[in-house]
Amino acid sequence: MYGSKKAVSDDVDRTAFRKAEKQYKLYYDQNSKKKKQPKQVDLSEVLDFKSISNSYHQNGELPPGIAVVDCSFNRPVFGLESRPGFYFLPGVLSVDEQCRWIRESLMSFPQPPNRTNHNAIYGPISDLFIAAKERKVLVEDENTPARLDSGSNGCVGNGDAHRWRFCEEDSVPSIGKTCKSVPAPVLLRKLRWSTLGLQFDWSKRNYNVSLPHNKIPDGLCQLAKKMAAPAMPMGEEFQPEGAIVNYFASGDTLGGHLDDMEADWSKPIVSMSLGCKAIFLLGGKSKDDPPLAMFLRSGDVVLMAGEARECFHGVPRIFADKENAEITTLESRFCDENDFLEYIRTSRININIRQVF
Ligand SMILES: O=C(O)CCC(=O)C(=O)O
Ligand SMILES: [Fe+2]
Repeated sequence: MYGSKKAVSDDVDRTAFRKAEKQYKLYYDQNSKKKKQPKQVDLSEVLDFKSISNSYHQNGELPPGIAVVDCSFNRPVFGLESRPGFYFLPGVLSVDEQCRWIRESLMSFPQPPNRTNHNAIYGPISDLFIAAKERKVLVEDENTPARLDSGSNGCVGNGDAHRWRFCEEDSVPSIGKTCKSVPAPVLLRKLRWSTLGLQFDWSKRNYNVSLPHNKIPDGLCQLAKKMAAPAMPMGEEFQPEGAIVNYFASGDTLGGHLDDMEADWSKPIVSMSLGCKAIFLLGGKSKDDPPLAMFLRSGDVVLMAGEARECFHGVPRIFADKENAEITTLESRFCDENDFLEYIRTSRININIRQVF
């Protein structure tokens, strides 16, 4: 059994994409005297669209293989000659917009009926961000009948027929010694995704249209339509129907994958970056094709349409350290809101919006 497992992992490790993932992934320096020092990584090959954009602005120069494809925004939109259908919009979201979508990603996007990675274990959870701020604890209470919304033990139910409820920290021991519990701040750190609009079913890797859902909020739809324009077929308007919000903490990665469950690949995926800087890998149609590495900063938007929809891509690294995260402007905006500040200092959020049909 071990033999066959090893053969599989060797095979996976041998692809050019996997090699690049390992090259950029966060490893800690074992020999460092200071505890938990990230290993230094050579970033000289990582495309930096911020500096490409700056030098294009200053002297009109572009590196080989990179083209300006659209100027209808107040900033240039870049394309890669080797990857038709891929568009990079550096710093296109204002700081106000970034703050707005960070707030929504934490406060409203994980709210039921939207699903999150926590649903499978705990059922729907309401107000996780507030519960984390208030240091509440999610408690499994097997003896409590369903729909006990608020009780003498200080628990506040989330109104659904299930056993997990948020409780005040100091009321946890009185509920019972045998019940399982998990602090809300831990759950917030472990929030990995939420889904908006048509709900994506990760176990089947497709959209489950029978799951209850709300439409994607209007403000996000309008923004996605505007951002999608450079990649849209002539005369058509992008119709946002589903979105996945990814939450990354330091050390989290998103492995190389294709997003192929949408019907029409001529429509782009609109992918917005918020918070700490990351490395994005854009491969080819096979994992054996060496990927291009590029930085994604807060406020950047990437579009993947047409041929680029068939390209493997992933996020092997986020930079949660002060020097590399590049979030000082965001930090100053959130300086009076410690809960957001604390979260975003070590996290990245990605909102990717899709037309499903
Ligand atoms: O986090 C990112 O920038 C990419 C996200 C992504 O590729 C996805 O959710 O399918
Ligand atoms: Fe993706």
